Amino acid sequence: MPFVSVRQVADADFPSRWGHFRILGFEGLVTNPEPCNDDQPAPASRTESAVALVMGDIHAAPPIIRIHSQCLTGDVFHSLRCDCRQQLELALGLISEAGTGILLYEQQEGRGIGLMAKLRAYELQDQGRDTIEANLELGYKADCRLYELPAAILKLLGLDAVRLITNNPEKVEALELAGIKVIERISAEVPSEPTNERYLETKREKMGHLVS
Ligand SMILES: Nc1nc2c(ncn2[C@@H]2O[C@H](COP(=O)(O)OP(=O)(O)OP(=O)(O)O)[C@@H](O)[C@H]2O)c(=O)[nH]1
Ligand SMILES: [Zn+2]
Repeated sequence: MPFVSVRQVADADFPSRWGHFRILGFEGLVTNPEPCNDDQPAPASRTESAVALVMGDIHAAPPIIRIHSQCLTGDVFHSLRCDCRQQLELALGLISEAGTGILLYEQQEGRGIGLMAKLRAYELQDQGRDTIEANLELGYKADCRLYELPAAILKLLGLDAVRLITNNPEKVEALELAGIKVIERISAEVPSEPTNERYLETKREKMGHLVS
């Protein structure tokens, strides 16, 4: 089983379009990580970092949380191959409306396979594979993400119950397994685009995401 130890390395002021946050930096050491690719043995340990945007008093009641997995193409370049950017904006909007909450941004690009592998997966998708088939053809698991680091960060922040913005049942399960109660799942469903319909269909049909 992987084990994560985490430490906070920064806490700074963070004004944004969605209001005023603190920006917190965390570094985690993951020991015994599981291998993600058949051809590449996992190292004995690896470091992972994550950023938390924290708004308001997160201890008054179980806060709204989004665990957002890095997507350079969507989050930064507004790609319409996926729905990541829209989900990021939805989450920041909900936190802003509530006046409190946490956006945890974890650097598991491409569901943990890394940016270059994700781009190679895009090439295969252009030839007809879906997101899962493309990952498998490259030797990767369908989804390599583990949520030990976000769970450890939430605990370090003194939280044991949250309201989680997600459509992904694995995120809910991972937090519950780590001892954090998900008292409410808030839908992260966003309108589809013609260019991401197949991506969303694969999430719904093959990954069990809770979307209509
Ligand atoms: N391997 C791979 N990763 C992708 C692809 N498109 C987006 N991603 C990554 O998928 C991750 C987001 O995962 P999603 O499955 O869209 O959503 P989720 O985080 O599991 O679930 P929600 O909480 O409901 O958003 C990000 O790390 C993206 O970089 C792709 O075609 N292939
Ligand atoms: Zn994306």
